[in-house]
Amino acid sequence: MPGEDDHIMMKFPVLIGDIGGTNARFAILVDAYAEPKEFPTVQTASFATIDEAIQTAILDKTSVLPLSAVLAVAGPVDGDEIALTNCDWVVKPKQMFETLGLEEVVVLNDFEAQALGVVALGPEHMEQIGGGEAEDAASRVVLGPGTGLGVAGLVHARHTWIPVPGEGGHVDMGPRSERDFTVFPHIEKIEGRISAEQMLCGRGLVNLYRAVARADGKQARFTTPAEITSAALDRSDATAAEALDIFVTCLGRLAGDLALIFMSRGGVFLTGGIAQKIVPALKNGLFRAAFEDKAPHNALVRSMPVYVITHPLAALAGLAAYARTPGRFGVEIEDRHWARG
Ligand SMILES: Nc1ncnc2c1ncn2[C@@H]1O[C@H](COP(=O)(O)OP(=O)(O)OP(=O)(O)O)[C@@H](O)[C@H]1O
Repeated sequence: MPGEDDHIMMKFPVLIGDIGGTNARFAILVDAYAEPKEFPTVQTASFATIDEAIQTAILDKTSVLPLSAVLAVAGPVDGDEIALTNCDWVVKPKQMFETLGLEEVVVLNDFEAQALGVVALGPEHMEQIGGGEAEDAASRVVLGPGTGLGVAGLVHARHTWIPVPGEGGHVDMGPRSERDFTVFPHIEKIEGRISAEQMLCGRGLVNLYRAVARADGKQARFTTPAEITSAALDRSDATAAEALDIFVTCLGRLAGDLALIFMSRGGVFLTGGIAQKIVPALKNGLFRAAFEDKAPHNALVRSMPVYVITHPLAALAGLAAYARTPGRFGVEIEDRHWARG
């Protein structure tokens, strides 16, 4: 079998963890067949270190002692100390052998885990936005607005699914419509440019809302993404409603770009904390119109389906699938796998 030597079998019980900028979600797989034992979501800001969070919120709450861990983190996995992008935690696998009694640790990228989740979850955990039909073994793309904006491709080759993590959330975003040209100058930039993540994440939605208010000379009353989506969805505030309309339009444009780049005839999957909270807005037509507006390839993009992942723990489902049968996935773990010597 190609690549058979590249993957390991994890020692059960396996602790799996999806560590985002705001939320960390954990579960324990007692063996390869049992349902994961889940634990309440942990706020990263509530614990100084990840070891402390795992000890207090997981290990102190169960008699099961995990022997290995597969952790997905928001940030590049590089070296023995992995700093997270949007929070203060640093993952130190070697230290975890001592502090948590683990014997092996694998660290993946959080969007790689979301991509694995897309393979692991069935249609009952997805809601389609617009038309199109998925081809079974064709490439897929995953994008998720949450604390940040994550992007990953998913390629099917040599009988395995290969996640392709990247930094696609940091591509440039430009104005397109007449209204964009009046709103975009008010969007807060990062070193002079508007990256997609300046608009398409929790902080980005607030940024966008403030920009719409400023463009119209209005007061911005809301300060959190949840306030803005709530006022937008019940149409109680016109500025919030327009901000969310621009949000879904720009998300559609980016999703269409990524669909072209990956030729994702297997579908585009929206994940992350925000997409499942704004499904009615994603269905109002603007997202799909922007997604399909890709001349000269409108017909091609029109044939590609888009799904919102509605499972609240999609990345964990992906990690569970990986921990159970690593050989199903082409995940290269060299330099990302630590075993107690
Ligand atoms: N109802 C809502 N509407 C819009 N945004 C929301 C809502 N509730 C929470 N958010 C925002 O969602 C973001 C958290 O998303 P998510 O749950 O995916 O976190 P995360 O996994 O820590 O993120 P990431 O993986 O991107 O680091 C925060 O920016 C939060 O403000």
